[in-house]
Amino acid sequence: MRLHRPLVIATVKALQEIFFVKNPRQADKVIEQTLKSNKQWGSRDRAFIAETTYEIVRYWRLILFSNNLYEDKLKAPYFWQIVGSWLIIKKRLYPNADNIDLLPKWDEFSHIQAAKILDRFEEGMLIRKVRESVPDWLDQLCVAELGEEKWGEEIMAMNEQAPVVLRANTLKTNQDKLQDLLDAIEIETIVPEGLPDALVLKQRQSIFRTDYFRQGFFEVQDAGSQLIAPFLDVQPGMRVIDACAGAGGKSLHLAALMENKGKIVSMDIEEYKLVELMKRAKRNGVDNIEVKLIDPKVLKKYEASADRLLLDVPCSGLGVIRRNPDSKWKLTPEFIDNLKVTQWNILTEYSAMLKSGGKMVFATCSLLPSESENHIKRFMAEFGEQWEFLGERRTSTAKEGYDGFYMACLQKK
Ligand SMILES: C[S@@+](CC[C@H](N)C(=O)[O-])C[C@H]1O[C@@H](n2cnc3c(N)ncnc32)[C@H](O)[C@@H]1O
Repeated sequence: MRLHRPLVIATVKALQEIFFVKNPRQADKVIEQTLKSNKQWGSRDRAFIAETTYEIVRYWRLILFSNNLYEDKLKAPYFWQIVGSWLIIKKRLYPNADNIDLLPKWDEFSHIQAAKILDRFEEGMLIRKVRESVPDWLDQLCVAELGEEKWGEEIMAMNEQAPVVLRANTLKTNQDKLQDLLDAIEIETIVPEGLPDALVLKQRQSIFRTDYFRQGFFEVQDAGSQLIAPFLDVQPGMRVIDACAGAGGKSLHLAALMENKGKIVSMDIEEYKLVELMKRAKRNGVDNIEVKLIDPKVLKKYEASADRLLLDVPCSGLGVIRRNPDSKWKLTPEFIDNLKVTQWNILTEYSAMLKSGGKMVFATCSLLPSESENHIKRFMAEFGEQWEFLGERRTSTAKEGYDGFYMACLQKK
């Protein structure tokens, strides 16, 4: 593969916006904006920029270590060295990838000494937190909660690129039919085991521009995430509350499982997410969703009203760092501690919206028991007289290839 200068310039700029500017931005937002403002690039060029930027975010610590660079001493021109050295390291780390043949002799790459970088890289590969590129505090926290072995396996798996998984919208099509429709437009997919609506893309490609996406035949949703709505055991005609609905990934799945019958009240504290949810509902042909911005009055109004309640609570996202690798660098221990308080408050306060006999699912996309299992154990210890614990499930990136989700189902007596 040959390296094209405009693509490296765009990658350097994107990385500076993620790591270097005064108000750094999220990697996915930066990449989206970079690609949007350069519509002339073809699909290979776009893939190069997106993949290279994500890879560097993913292996940030390993790359800095290999270059003897320190985050607090970075200067803007070093980002060229970072990109160039990554392309050298990548050849060692992923020899079968479509790698560059040789770094071009550009001035900006003139400080790069490949042999030195690779020696230091080999040293870094012996230290987990450098090899897997995680900050010290996060490595310590995850070892303390999961143990060395489990954490080592999960973080290694989460440094691989995530597959693109679709969920067939059963209000408009099904897994088999969608596979045939996509096949006919040269989008090849695989049917994963045990997921009745999921299809996995064989090759990464843009699917948002297809007519099938525009017509709501599918949504993009990780396989682990597709297990959560069925865990709530909904039936057509029920009254369901999705209390942390966001832009509605799980509300839409619930609506499909309920065959568009009954009522789903999708709540959140962020109005713009609910606006996006309604747009997606329209595309999906869903008309049993109503959105509600949360305030104390809403909680009172819906007290003891729901047959089913989904609490897909805000969390660290440590189970989905494969998709959002920059959260490794943006999360802080204080932020996670605050989230745990919010999660506990949501669990204890919002559960009042469930009817007696109703079922509730508490879900996170975190690997940490302190954001997941421990809340449920504490909840059952404090309120167990009014609740029955029906079961829980955890998905593993290392073992199943799914994102790391946790879900527990409880029934109100
Ligand atoms: C994990 S995300 C939800 C993802 C969504 N269910 C989906 O499937 O696309 C958690 C959501 O909780 C919302 N949130 C944060 N604090 C909240 C609170 N106190 N009450 C309700 N929702 C809250 C966030 O705005 C965010 O949209």
